[in-house]
Amino acid sequence: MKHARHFFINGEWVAPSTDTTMDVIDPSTEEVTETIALGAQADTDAAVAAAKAAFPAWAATPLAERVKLMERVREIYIARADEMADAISREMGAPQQLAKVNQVGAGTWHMDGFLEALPEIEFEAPLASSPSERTLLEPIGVCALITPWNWPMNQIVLKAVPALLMGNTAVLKPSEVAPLSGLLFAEFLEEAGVPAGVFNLVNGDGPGVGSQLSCHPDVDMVSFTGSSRAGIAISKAAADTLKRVSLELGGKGANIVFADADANAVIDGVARCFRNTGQSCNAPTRMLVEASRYDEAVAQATKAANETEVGLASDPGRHIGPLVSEAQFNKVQGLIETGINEGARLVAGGAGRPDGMNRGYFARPTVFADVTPDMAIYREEIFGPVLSILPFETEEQAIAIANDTPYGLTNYIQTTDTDKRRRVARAVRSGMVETNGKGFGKGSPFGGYKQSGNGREAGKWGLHEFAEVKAVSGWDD
Ligand SMILES: NC(=O)c1ccc[n+]([C@@H]2O[C@H](COP(=O)([O-])OP(=O)(O)OC[C@H]3O[C@@H](n4cnc5c(N)ncnc54)[C@H](O)[C@@H]3O)[C@@H](O)[C@H]2O)c1
Repeated sequence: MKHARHFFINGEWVAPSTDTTMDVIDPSTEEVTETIALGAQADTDAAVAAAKAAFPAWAATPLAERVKLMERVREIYIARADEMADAISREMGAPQQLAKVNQVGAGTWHMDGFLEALPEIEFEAPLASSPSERTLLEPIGVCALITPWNWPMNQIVLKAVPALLMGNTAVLKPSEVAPLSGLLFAEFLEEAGVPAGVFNLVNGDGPGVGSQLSCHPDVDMVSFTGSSRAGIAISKAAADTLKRVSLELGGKGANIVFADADANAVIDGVARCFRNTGQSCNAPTRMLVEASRYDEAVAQATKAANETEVGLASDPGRHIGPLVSEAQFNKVQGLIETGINEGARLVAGGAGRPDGMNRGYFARPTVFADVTPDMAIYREEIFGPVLSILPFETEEQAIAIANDTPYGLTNYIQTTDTDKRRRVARAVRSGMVETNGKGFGKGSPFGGYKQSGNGREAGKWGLHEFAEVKAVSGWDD
């Protein structure tokens, strides 16, 4: 990759201030696929200074021009989609088809969602109770965008596009584990003609560039997606400068399968849990099944897991790929072993690699039955292809189990009873509730309750996230 060892600052690809580097490992092969530069304080400062200097002119740029820039970015993104899919596949192990259709596709989907939602945004509106007053939406300033490795382009687009559309300037720090897609995205912005300083990229790790951005006095907002651990560290680092902090964090979603659910509900739930090798914040990792259907569900999930194919990211097909890194592999293995030691009933998969695989961070699609609330696999976000199943007797009990977690990102409900579906959807404490396998529409708000975060991304909600609200009295007087 042309600019792997550079940062994009003030409209140019620049050399880092130190010679610290980090290898990007292809998780299918465990081989180095690229080497990137890691930034230091001087690089962070340069990027923030460029974003700060560019802010007044960009904030004053007519919306139509900012939209035009994003439309150009979208065209380039589509024209270079194969390159992007290849980068994502190499950096985090998404198999080709998943990388192209879902990972890259999520970026286009969200760009469209923002562009289509823009007419709904009232940049200037009278107040109903005082019509001569105006409520103005204005950009916040310099936004630090800190993103994870699991859906890299999804996350970057959800932040960079609304930030710039609303007139902010930005410094992106992609995950150091999967930085190639972010570098490519910066190339797209450069090719589209982004004005110098409006969008900047510095690679680096969390304790380095990540925390430097979080406490930087000239950063006005941090938009973060990643673990709850890092979300807490960022909130603390940001506290002294009282900057805005928008958080999209982990999850431990429940998938409530009532006895009257569609025949495919369990099999679909397993596939949903294992999607992206289980590395999704909104994965339905706890399947709660009504007692009368429990034994059948465990048998169906066992079969589905045993039939789930695992393979190289470079292979075509709908198989699942490796976990992202050695650290993630070890974490998942450890939690599988803990599940066994704590007495959960292992019905599929288990520790170690799938048969016939002796390298790559591949895990076995794993299902535990009879999981109980005291177990680590019930409580912790595993971020691997590991499903926990447990029975419930009543609707109230199912709701209580679903809510028995510090997280509140996505819950899932499977029932053909409309009243029950609506009742339970209201009762579960999460930012999103997916029912009967129906996906969300373009621009639907994405975000969590409780320790899953405080932000909402995508569509009009995602645009509002990057705006200040100003009240002006006597506007018409
Ligand atoms: N809610 C959502 O929208 C959403 C979406 C995707 C992923 N996630 C979560 O992301 C996590 C997986 O991603 P990850 O392992 O990359 O998460 P992570 O928290 O380890 O890293 C995410 C980003 O934060 C940076 N970072 C780490 N420590 C930091 C610190 N102290 N200060 C500043 N920055 C820091 C990292 O360098 C990286 O860029 C999971 O918990 C998953 O649930 C949430």
